[in-house]
Amino acid sequence: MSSASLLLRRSKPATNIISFIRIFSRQMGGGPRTFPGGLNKWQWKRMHEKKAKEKEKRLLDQEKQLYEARIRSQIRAKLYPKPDPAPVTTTSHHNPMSPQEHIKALADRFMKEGAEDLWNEDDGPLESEQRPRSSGATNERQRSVGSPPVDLRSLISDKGNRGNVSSNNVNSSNFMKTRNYSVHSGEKFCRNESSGFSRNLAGKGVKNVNNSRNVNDYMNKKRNINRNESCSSEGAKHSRPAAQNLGNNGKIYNSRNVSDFIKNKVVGGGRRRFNRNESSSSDDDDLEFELENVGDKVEGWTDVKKLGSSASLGKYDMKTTKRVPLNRLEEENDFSEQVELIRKEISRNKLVENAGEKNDVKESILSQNRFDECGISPLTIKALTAAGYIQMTRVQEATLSVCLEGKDALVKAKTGTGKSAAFLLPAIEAVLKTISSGTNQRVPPIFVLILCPTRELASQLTAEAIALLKYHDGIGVQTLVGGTRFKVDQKRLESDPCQIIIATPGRLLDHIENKSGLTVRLMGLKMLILDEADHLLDLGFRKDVEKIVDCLPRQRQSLLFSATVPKEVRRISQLVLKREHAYIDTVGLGCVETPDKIKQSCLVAPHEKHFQIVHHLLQEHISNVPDYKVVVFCSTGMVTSLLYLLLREMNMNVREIHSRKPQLYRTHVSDEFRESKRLILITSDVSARGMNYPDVTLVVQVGIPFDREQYIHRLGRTGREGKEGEGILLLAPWEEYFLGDLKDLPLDRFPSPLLDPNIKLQMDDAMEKIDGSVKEAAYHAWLGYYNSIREIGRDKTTLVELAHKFCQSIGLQKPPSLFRKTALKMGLRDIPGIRIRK
Ligand SMILES: Nc1ncnc2c1ncn2[C@@H]1O[C@H](COP(=O)(O)OP(=O)(O)OP(=O)(O)O)[C@@H](O)[C@H]1O
Repeated sequence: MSSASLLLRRSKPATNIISFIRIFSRQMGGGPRTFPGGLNKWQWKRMHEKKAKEKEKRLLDQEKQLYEARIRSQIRAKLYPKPDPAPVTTTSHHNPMSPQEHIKALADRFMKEGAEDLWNEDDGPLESEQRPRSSGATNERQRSVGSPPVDLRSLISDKGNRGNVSSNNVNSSNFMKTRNYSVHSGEKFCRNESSGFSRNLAGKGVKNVNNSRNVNDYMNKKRNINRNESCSSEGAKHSRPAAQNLGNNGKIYNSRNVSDFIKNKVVGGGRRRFNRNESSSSDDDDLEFELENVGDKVEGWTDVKKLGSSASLGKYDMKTTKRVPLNRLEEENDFSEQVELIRKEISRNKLVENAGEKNDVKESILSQNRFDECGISPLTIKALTAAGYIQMTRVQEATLSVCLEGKDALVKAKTGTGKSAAFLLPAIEAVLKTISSGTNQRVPPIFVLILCPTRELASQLTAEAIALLKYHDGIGVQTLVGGTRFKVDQKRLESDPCQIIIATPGRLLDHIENKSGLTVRLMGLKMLILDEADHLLDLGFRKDVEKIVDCLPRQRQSLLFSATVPKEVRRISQLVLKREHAYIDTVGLGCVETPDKIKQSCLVAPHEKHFQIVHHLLQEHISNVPDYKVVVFCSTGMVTSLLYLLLREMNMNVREIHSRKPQLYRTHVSDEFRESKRLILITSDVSARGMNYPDVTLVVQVGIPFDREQYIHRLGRTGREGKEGEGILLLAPWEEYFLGDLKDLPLDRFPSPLLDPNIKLQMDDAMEKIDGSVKEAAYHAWLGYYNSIREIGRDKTTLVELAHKFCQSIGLQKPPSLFRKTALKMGLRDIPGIRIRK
């Protein structure tokens, strides 16, 4: 039976006749025989097919242009990486499509079945391996829009301002860090094979990413591979060399992966917007135009389903989004001009930005959110308002909701950004919540325990907690720190019950081990907080902290805060945190860990000159900054004492804090320094972490800090709350290696200043007046400190030689002797120059 009669039977009677006529006439080659222009049906059809192909080719060209424009914006981003406004790892970002993604998406489109026909001379021939090209053809191709063979990296690094770009590592890490999602999805997408590709792109930096020729080559080769794969074993033979060729760009990935990737990006990931601010120029119209277009394109481009290769589907008219031809780009062969423009634009933007920053010093640490919007007790808000806290800082904004939910968290935020309030507020809420749940116990439990490394910090936190509890009657906070009488602590705990304890680990452990009743009270604990968590989990404190944690209930919330969280600390933090804790990093992976507005520099000079250089730097600073307030860090308590006495002899307005001083004295000096201006604090590392002395104008670090983290915390005593500050690191020549640990920080290096010989004489005189015992103690401390630093401690002979020079510079005729036991412990007993006490 014919199809026509079959249809007639199945169709409803009303439409039968019309359908029959249509089908019949089609089967008989019916329909109009002539078309406009006198074309017959087949000519008409061919003409439309040709038009479709041309249209498709135009689309492909535009894709390539887009790709190049995308690269330009990437260069711009690399030259001038835009700081993430709130790079909190727990939140998702809407970033522009990364070059890797774009390349993959392009490759996918180009590789779709049926797209072969779209390839032409400009794109690279299908048989490029077999057919040698004339140089003319090559030149022509180079001139073509799609593949300018320009290595942009070399262009950029050829000229000045190479900072960010020339350093591949920095670039790639910046690149990856600002686009976390791309690494993430890259993993999903690439599985085993193409992860190499994405890693390669990231790792090799600009070169691979920038050269669009690579993409063409890559796609050509990939196309060959796909073809070969779909063929027989012969195809398999061909695919191997092609795969090897691909080695430059990484490994091969197949189209299924590409589709997975697109699914991830389009269906799962949603639309990604191109952030115009990231790379746009405010006053360069041409560039702005380009990038605006790119922005639109990239945004449209994410909608791959709509704009997907119509050639492959034969549905070119399905496309709904219009593309604006990028004519201007077609005329561009040379990227160098653009790179130059971008550079100019960046310096202009920097100037504008700096001017803006100067106008509003606090802007950078504060967020848009207010405390009264975050669901904390109205009485606390009242206290916050009284203290002048209206808006949250970024770290408070990022952590408060997580902490209030009761989750464990490890939080990293720069120094002076308000971490204390970020954990004190949830602490107060935890107490309020527990009190309101009405557990009436005979012994009032401690609900919140805050541990911190130093006594001064504990007092400071207590003061801040008291301020926040101003309107909460019946909630008490107490401090347990060393240097006070144990019995006094006990009496205070009994007479003045509290729900919050702020303690240093040593003293708290004393209480726990003495079974002072505190252990029982701690059984009701709801929240444990470790301020300066990395330090508390460091070797010096870890054992004590472990013992304390063992005495606490397991059912509790734990919060760990610090400005530095080294990798090993993240691992160790599991000692305290639940497995499923939140890690909130408001600094951002790979971002500069020090506050932006601190001017950091380094001076290198022999140890013997350090004291005179410190004096010189202080004099200079005092004469430049009328309201100066300086902190000078020394490596040990006894060296601190020596420098303090020396500068006091030189009539400078100095104070000292270190562990050798009685606690009362320390507290007094700390309070005085907090309130004062025009004062210099000479201190050991007891003041390095957490201390909030407002408006410190300069921090000087004399000698190598114990580690990178200590450098960051010491430096962080200035430039707090987003204000400006200055930090100078003074190193001896052999200590220079330490700068390697700080290479990602913006440190300028300056030559040692010219020193006044008259001042040298004055300082020698002053040094003579200082008691010999102080100098001897300083020598011992100096030796002990540097012996503990791995890099010099291993080379005992050199260490002793250096110590000898230090000894002479502080006016000691010969090095003081060591106890045999001490010398043995330090591994110095048989080292020439070491004198053993009889
Ligand atoms: N929301 C806020 N609004 C205004 N100022 C604030 C706010 N939160 C904190 N501050 C102020 O910011 C300063 C620094 O706060 P804090 O001492 O808590 O910093 P930190 O991040 O703990 O620093 P460090 O890493 O050195 O311990 C303090 O003077 C504090 O009063």
